[in-house]
Amino acid sequence: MKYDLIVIGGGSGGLTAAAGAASFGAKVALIDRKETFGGDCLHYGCVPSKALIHQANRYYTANQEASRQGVALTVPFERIKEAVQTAIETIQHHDSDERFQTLGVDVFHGAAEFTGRRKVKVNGQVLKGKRIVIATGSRALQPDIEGLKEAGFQTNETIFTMPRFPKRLAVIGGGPIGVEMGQAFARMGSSVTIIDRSEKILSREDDEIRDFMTDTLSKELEIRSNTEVSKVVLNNGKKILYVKRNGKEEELEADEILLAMGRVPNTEGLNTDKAGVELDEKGHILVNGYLQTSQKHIFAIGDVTGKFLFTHSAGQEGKTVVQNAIFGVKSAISYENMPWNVYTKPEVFHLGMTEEEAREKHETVTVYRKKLDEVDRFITEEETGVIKLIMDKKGKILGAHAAGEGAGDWMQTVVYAKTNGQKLRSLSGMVYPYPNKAAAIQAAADLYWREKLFDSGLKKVASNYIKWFR
Ligand SMILES: Cc1cc2nc3c(=O)[nH]c(=O)nc-3n(C[C@H](O)[C@H](O)[C@H](O)COP(=O)(O)OP(=O)(O)OC[C@H]3O[C@@H](n4cnc5c(N)ncnc54)[C@H](O)[C@@H]3O)c2cc1C
Ligand SMILES: NC(=O)c1ccc[n+]([C@@H]2O[C@H](COP(=O)([O-])OP(=O)(O)OC[C@H]3O[C@@H](n4cnc5c(N)ncnc54)[C@H](O)[C@@H]3O)[C@@H](O)[C@H]2O)c1
Repeated sequence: MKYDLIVIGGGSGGLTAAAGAASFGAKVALIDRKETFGGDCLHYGCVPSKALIHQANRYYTANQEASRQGVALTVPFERIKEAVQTAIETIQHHDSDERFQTLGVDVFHGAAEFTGRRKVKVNGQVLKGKRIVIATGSRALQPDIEGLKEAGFQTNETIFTMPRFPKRLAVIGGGPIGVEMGQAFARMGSSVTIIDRSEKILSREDDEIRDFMTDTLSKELEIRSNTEVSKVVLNNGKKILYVKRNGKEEELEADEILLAMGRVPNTEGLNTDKAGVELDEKGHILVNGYLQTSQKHIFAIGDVTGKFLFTHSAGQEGKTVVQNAIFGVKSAISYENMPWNVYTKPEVFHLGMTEEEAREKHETVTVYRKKLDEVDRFITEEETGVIKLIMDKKGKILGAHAAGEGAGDWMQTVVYAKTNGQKLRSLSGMVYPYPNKAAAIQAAADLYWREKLFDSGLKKVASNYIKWFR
């Protein structure tokens, strides 16, 4: 069979590319080695994790109220897991084979491998593609730690269906997966320890945001930074982790271990060498700004490139590839306005440069920050947090960061402003319905305005005018 486009991998990136190309009339083949489409995000990532976080927060609130009344609750782990699966099944309809077949896409379920520059084999059948997209995603890094395999561990592929609720959970890795899952299990009643070899968790976040989150999370779970696991021993069903912290050996007992130490790209078995596609030393597919691999007709998107490991970036890359592969235009991807959220309580929002990155790249950087417990709605809801807006000397937004309840939603306004080249004053100048949470943006942006006013001659003119008017 001959295709205009063969898409390998039916996750966030591949589905966007396949649906987009088919909607423009291209003949598309979509291949996934799993029985259902949706990839990690739907089955083992965003969807189950956000559903679990929601259930954990519901239980946490109910449990806090119950303990105030002197009642002890037991976590309904089976019910929580069912709710997680229901969320997956509900969203699965959107990613069903039927939906793609209706769009005119030929659907294949089986592991794909290259047999030539334009040839892909699946289930013994060889498909020919004018253009090919590799969107095979990533999986959890499983390190070579002595005794770990024998002791057993969970990854994002097993934790949402794990049979027993762990009273004590050791999470190795304090990135987004580690903190989101760590806090969710802590809120369901597990005693959670996050172990990270780095000095600080959430290493991609702005320092102030990270410090705020570290303090906040430390109230609910234990964080051991500068710590590495050297050995795991299984003892009477318990997992003993031998950890090294600042050169000192310590022991940590847990019922379960979650690996959240980063990802490895799914390039094994693809036979990329037969297509002449180059990989980096970690197995990521190398791409240029147009998302072309070392073979101009083969593109790669999503986690497999190791760039921005998010569903929305895989989707954005999928859209870019449709333009480049189907219309033959040369549209370059830009990550300058790519935001992300970490869905802890409170949430973390990240856009553009951190303060440290901005100071490295720009001579003059101004930062406007506001503590959220100085913003009315956060006061009424007894919440804390911080917002930071970072700009260059001309008022261009370089970065925006927040840690606060719902920040992932109410900070979206800043994404709009930055994407459209709006300056900070545009965020100050619009009306915010009182007392919404987004007013935190105005409160921070107003600082810029006030500074401008005080620095300018306007204040002197105004006070002379007022004196004269009196
Ligand atoms: C626990 C967790 C929580 C997350 N939460 C969020 C979040 O809240 N927001 C967010 O934006 N991102 C989140 N992510 C990241 C997000 O899931 C990924 O960035 C996204 O799924 C990447 O999409 P992708 O298309 O590159 O890969 P995937 O969605 O993983 O799809 C790859 C597909 O390729 C298939 N495949 C692999 N090899 C082959 C082969 N040889 N032949 C055929 N098919 C193959 C796989 O079966 C899979 O279906 C989370 C990830 C995890 C693990
Ligand atoms: N809300 C979201 O958008 C969301 C949620 C979850 C995951 N994700 C995506 O998934 C990706 C993977 O997440 P992740 O948390 O697994 O990876 P990560 O790379 O973000 O974090 C891994 C952490 O593990 C630590 N680590 C690595 N090796 C270690 C070792 N040997 N011992 C102790 N600690 C070690 C690192 O220092 C780091 O802090 C993220 O980059 C993110 O893009 C996104």
